[in-house]
Amino acid sequence: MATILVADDEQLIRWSLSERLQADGLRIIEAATGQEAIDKVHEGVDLVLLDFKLPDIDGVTVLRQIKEHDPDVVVILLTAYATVDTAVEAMKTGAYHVANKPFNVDAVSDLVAKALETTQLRREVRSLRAEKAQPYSPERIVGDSPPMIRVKALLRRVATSPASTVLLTGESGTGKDLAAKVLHFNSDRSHKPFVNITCSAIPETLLESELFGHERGAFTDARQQKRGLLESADGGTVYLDEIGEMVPALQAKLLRVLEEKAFKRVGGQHDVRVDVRIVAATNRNLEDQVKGGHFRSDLYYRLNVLPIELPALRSHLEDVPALVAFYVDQFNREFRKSVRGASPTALKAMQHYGWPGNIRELRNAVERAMLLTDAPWLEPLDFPALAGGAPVSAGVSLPAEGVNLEELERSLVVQALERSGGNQTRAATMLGLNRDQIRYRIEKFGLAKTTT
Ligand SMILES: Nc1ncnc2c1ncn2[C@@H]1O[C@H](COP(=O)(O)OP(=O)(O)OP(=O)(O)O)[C@@H](O)[C@H]1O
Repeated sequence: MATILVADDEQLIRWSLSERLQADGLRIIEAATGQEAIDKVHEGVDLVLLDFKLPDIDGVTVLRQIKEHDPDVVVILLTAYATVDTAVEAMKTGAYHVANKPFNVDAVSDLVAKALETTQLRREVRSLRAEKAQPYSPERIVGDSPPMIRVKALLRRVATSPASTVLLTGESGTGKDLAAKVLHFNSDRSHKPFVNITCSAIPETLLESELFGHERGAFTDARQQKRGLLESADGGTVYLDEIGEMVPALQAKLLRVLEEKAFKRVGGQHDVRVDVRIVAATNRNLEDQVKGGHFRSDLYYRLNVLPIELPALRSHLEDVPALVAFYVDQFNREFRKSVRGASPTALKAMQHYGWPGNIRELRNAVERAMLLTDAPWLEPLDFPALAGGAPVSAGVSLPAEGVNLEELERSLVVQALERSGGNQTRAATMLGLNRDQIRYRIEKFGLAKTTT
């Protein structure tokens, strides 16, 4: 719902405009002086109906200050005294229109509707243009916390280094897919195909022929020879998501692609040669998979030349406000809304939540909140997960029968170590500890032998 500021010292005018525009489904706030108008604009408005002769500050000065604060705010000046000169000056300063007093409220209502539509379209065109020009620039990755700055710098560097294989690690929803696209579209392979395949989503027999293709007659249904994804991506990038799910026979074939840039189609005798960059991703601990005998160690070492870890959102909660702003902007465009953002209380609550689904969960939460709200700001109540979900701290209530704190602590440390595959740094992050603190506990509980 768009917010309109009616700034006029005559109460009757404010009242008649407010009544009419409210009936049009708009949210109205009022100001009786120039200073009040400037202050209210800071609360966030989309359009201002501004009386040219306010008692304290002249209209053009108010207009200038409003535009300095937010150039996107539409200002329609209402004046009984406009000379050609003042009208020209107002338009130069960025007024959308100068309307004469007395006015007809229906005409003002039409003018407001048209102005809001124009600005909405202008905003859309601007962001679509920006998106089209640079759909996957590293800047598309939101976040300026130290770990995200590191990730972006690495991606930038790796994108332009020729053909090196990359392993993206990180929990689900941390942005591995996005990072893979950034790598591809910022490399000199960007004009060639980007092929994305989720290894766990396809049955293993099909995965082999999807990836490597097959010869005619290779199996019952193979009536034609078929090129695989690796061949169709020649010159480009192949993104293999959930690589940990790939069966050993395919792992061997993939290793050969990495080492010799060659493979055989299913049922084929001859080598096919390809030039592709492999970007693999996993949300499992591949090292554990290797230890457990589920993943080839030679392939692991080959993939792990350039590992990039996408951090869990709970370890860079300082990026939450920027991420929320990014998604509010995106969904404003998609849903044609004018939500200003999340209120300070909502942002605070969001920065105290653990986000087990990471940035994907945050994106979905903002999307849902924006679909349901009619208010200018998103409030904590618009995010049900914040109330009962997975808080970073507190929220665990003491059972009636009490607990053994030592045992509970030990169990949490063991669980964190299990979940991190024995990686102490990651386990420490999950518990809000630093490395020394977790080492102390590992020794205290005699867990040293089972971890790395
Ligand atoms: N830093 C970021 N800035 C903006 N959007 C992000 C960022 N990281 C992730 N996203 C968005 O979050 C969503 C989930 O990201 P993505 O699909 O890349 O995660 P993933 O790690 O590949 O997850 P999975 O392991 O489940 O495949 C996407 O909509 C993506 O655009």
